Amino acid sequence: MVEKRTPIAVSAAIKQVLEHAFPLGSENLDLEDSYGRILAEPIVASTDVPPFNRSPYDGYAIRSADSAGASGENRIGFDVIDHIGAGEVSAKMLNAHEAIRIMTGAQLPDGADAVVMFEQTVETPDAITIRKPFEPLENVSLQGEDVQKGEVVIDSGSFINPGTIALLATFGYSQVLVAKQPVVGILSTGTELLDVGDELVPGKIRNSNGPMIVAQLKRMGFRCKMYGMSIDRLDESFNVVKKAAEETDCLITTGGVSVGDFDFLPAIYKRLGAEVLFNKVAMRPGSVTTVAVANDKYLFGLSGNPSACFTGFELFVRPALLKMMGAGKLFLPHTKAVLGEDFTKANPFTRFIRASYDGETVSPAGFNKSNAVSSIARGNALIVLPGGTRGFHLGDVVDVLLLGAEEGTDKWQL
Ligand SMILES: Nc1nc2c(c(=O)[nH]1)N[C@H]1C(S)=C(S)[C@@H](COP(=O)(O)OP(=O)(O)OC[C@H]3O[C@@H](n4cnc5c(N)ncnc54)[C@H](O)[C@@H]3O)O[C@H]1N2
Ligand code: MOO
Ligand SMILES: [Mg+2]
Repeated sequence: MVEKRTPIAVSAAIKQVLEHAFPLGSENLDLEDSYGRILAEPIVASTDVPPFNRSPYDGYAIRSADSAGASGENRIGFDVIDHIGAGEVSAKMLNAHEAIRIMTGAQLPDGADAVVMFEQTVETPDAITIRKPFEPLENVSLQGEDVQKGEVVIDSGSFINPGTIALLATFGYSQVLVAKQPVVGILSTGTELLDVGDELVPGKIRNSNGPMIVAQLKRMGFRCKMYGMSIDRLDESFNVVKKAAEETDCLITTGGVSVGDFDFLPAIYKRLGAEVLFNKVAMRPGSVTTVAVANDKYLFGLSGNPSACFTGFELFVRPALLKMMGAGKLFLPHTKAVLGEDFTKANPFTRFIRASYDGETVSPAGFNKSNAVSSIARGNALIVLPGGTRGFHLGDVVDVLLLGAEEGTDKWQL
């Protein structure tokens, strides 16, 4: 008799997966290798930024008091006593009605408290005149105006983006403490599977899930260990899964998780003594997605159907791997958009539709069954329709999850 499985809600399934994330520890990396990693320490400003008062313009540093009363009818003159560019510090001190020719980024000379842009002056070889009064600190970029020494500028668990790199460089981090990345293994199960380079023969198909997951991991900045393909025979599959599970922090298998005669993953989990967190989720595609843990390792049993496999990765594997690294933003970015066409099918479970989103409108990306490959390629988002609904129409506002973003969001909002 076929096994009866009890579906759990998507949000409950995600919660359970995350509760079993095993922390991986941290490692030091050279700054130039740290893009895309997760910070394992908070970044505290070691200096003010900028570290000194400086000129934001090419012009003349003056004492603002000397400019009082300047106007078109009463131009005020300054002797130019020095000339500095960024990186140079003038040894001179400004006295009354003296100016120093100064370039953008140069430290303000002693005595100066304002900068006059070239465009605001009339220049003669050794002097200038101006036609308006300047306030104290006018046109001055102040020490610490961007960041103050001691401030926590980036939290531990943040994604290191190009801006983070700039900030780390600013504070002199030639090395940075980042979370270790999980070792992720991929095994595609199915007697029907051929390698990408193989000729098609009757009854067989090429393995598309394996290469797809490699790319999904790559998009997150991970490499993986490939365990290739295994045919649907219990002993053989068990041996590969056991070995792979020992060698990785997280093993992703595809196929073999449903109730078919050759779906051996349930039996393999049992033989491994793994704790199965769930084997049915109230979602489509991907209802058969199974997640188990054994010896502090994840075993993700993704569906063999390509769209279900893809969705299972994005919904469950992605946040789990991020959580293992202590990341703060675990979830796909969420937005709302206007449905670009009718979608009248009933949704007994929460439905995730591969879709293309243009910033305003979202439309299903073609053939949208669980076994579809084409709509994965054409989509850049997932439309999410709640379970127990039907009859969505062009113009309805729907939930959308965005795929491929560098960084996600910290709340699961659906
Ligand atoms: N009696 C029932 N049958 C099925 C149920 C059910 O509840 N009762 N669930 C269906 C649903 S929903 C899904 S999804 C699939 C899941 O099947 P499995 O995860 O066990 O995967 P397989 O049986 O191994 O394969 C399913 C399908 O996917 C193709 N496949 C597998 N691996 C790959 C790969 N690496 N690349 C490309 N395509 C792959 C495979 O050839 C099959 O067509 O079960 C339903 N059945
Ligand atoms: O798990 Mo299946 O993908 O729901 O269609
Ligand atoms: Mg099956």
